[in-house]
Amino acid sequence: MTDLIHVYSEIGKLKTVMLHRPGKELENLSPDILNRMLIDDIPYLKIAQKEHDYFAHTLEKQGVHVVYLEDLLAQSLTNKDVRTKFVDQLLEESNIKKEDPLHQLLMDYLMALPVNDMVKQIIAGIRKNEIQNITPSLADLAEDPDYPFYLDPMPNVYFTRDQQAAIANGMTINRMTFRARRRESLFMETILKHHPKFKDANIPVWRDRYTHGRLEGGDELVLNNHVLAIGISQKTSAAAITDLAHSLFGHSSYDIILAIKIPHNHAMMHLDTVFTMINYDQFTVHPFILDKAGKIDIYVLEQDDHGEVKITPENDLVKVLKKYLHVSEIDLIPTGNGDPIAAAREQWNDGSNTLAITPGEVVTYDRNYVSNDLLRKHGILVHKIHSSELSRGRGGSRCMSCPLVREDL
Ligand SMILES: NC(=O)NCCC[C@H](N)C(=O)O
Repeated sequence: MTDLIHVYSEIGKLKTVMLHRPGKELENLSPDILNRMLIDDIPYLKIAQKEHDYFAHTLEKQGVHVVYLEDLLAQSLTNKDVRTKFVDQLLEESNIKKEDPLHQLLMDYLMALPVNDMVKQIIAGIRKNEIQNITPSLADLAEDPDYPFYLDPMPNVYFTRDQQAAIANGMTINRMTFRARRRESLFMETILKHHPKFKDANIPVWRDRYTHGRLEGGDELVLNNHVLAIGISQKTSAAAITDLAHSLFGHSSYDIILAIKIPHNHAMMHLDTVFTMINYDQFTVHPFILDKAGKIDIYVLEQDDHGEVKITPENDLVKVLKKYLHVSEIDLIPTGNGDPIAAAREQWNDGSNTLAITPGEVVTYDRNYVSNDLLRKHGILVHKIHSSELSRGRGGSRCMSCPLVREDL
């Protein structure tokens, strides 16, 4: 049987990818909650869906099999007991505890829906006015009665790169940094446990969503079949990287992690917002992450002879990449062609965030035309996708896609 999860590079021909088509969760955004929801503006749903369909279609035209997180989840929840446990956990994680009468009310409401609709509703959130609460509790009446939701929306689910990520034949099911995204990784955990195709496939979970430390897929770059690059970032902690090293080294083909420290801010929240691999020896890079001498803090984690993790500090990105990828040259292609304004503008709209679908062939946002022109000058084949609305969530083509299977190089 071919692996259901098989990702040994960033650039091997993409065979299967998991997306989420944005839904009503985007219409449950309002200015009051934007900041907490980690979204910078309210995308217009109709156009966001159109843009997302175009993205999916662009991938399909290149022979990629597109699957949807929401469909896989619904297929995992056909059994009523499994569904009950899932909803129960989801409500608990939404801070609606069993002792609260609301728990049963929402449970009844969700369980009465056809499973596909239930999944969509959970992602969209539940507004108070959608449910008849005939015996409101004191908390319902007195505590924040103007707050519109019983269940908060999950507007970031369309960034399927982050809640989980494939490495080799396994996955990390991620413990997300901010509360707004914590619940999202319950979906993939449920798929691996209960989906008819995945449940008996013995897919290794390199790190689960309950383990100490924070890890997000936007920081996980699979450089080749034994080297990873992982961002030490706003969203991924050094503790989680250390833990992942212990889990992978000796238990997989992976024996080297390049931990790259990037600025901790919203614009550059993950490593893939400032650095992505697009060919054997070519990378996009946001010039602002390098100092004047072109240096950046890198910690090389390797297994020593006693099975311990050895850490070597480095700071020369090109030198480190050459050494660990065994290539003689590295072509770092600067976002916005290095122009201070174009670089900042295009990086903000994910001009560094490229999805490679085969070596030297990428999918990018059309709005980042300076970066796209430069990619072409460097010999890269660029498939542009529309980006007026999708980009408002602060993620690009790599963030919006979770590769499940890539061909080996
Ligand atoms: N890998 C990525 O950079 N993903 C983009 C995530 C954007 C989302 N609004 C977030 O803040 O988590």
